[in-house]
Amino acid sequence: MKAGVLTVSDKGARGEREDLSGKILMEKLSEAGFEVAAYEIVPDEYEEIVALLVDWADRLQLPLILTTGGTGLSPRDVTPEATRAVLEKEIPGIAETLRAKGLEHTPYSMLSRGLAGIRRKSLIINLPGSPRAVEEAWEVLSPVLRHAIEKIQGSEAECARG
Ligand SMILES: Nc1ncnc2c1ncn2[C@@H]1O[C@H](COP(=O)(O)OP(=O)(O)OP(=O)(O)O)[C@@H](O)[C@H]1O
Ligand SMILES: Nc1nc2c(c(=O)[nH]1)N[C@H]1C(S)=C(S)[C@@H](COP(=O)(O)O)O[C@H]1N2
Repeated sequence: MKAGVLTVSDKGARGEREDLSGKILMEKLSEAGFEVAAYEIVPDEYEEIVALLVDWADRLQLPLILTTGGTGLSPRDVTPEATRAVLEKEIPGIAETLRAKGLEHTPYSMLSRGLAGIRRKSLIINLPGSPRAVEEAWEVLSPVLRHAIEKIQGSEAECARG
């Protein structure tokens, strides 16, 4: 199953900081059996984020796209706005659960405005930028990712809980 990792970071895009968060996501995805078929770092620019997400969902048809960064309150943080522009359906439960579980680690979790949802057959999920946040989010997401993706692809698979 293919996945894409999109890092949204001004410093990362300028080559001023190693993209640890993107690296962690790619490692976690590979360990979980995903093929990381696309990886990019873009600056916090609305149009660039929209273009990448549309390309990966519509042309590459990636079943899973994880973004990291640009979800907070800084003036240049626009990842949720760009993501909202491309989503056809939102999945509020994923975003809410990431924030709720994040609160177990830091109250700053409530400052992430990340979204999750579907465009065509792609599940798109915004994660915060810090490597720690990415690791914490992965723990929450990993048990449900495969089932969510199968449902989006049209599988009749039953929920494991029946
Ligand atoms: N892709 C990343 N790789 C490694 N560390 C990151 C990454 N993105 C964010 N961080 C860390 O998380 C902290 C908070 O992230 P934030 O999005 O505010 O970063 P920033 O440095 O202010 O902005 P930008 O990443 O857009 O240049 C940063 O100070 C940095 O230590
Ligand atoms: N689980 C978890 N969520 C987290 C964090 C974290 O360390 N762990 N960091 C928070 C912080 S400090 C910020 S500012 C927001 C937004 O981060 P972003 O702007 O890098 O996307 O995510 C929050 N969400």
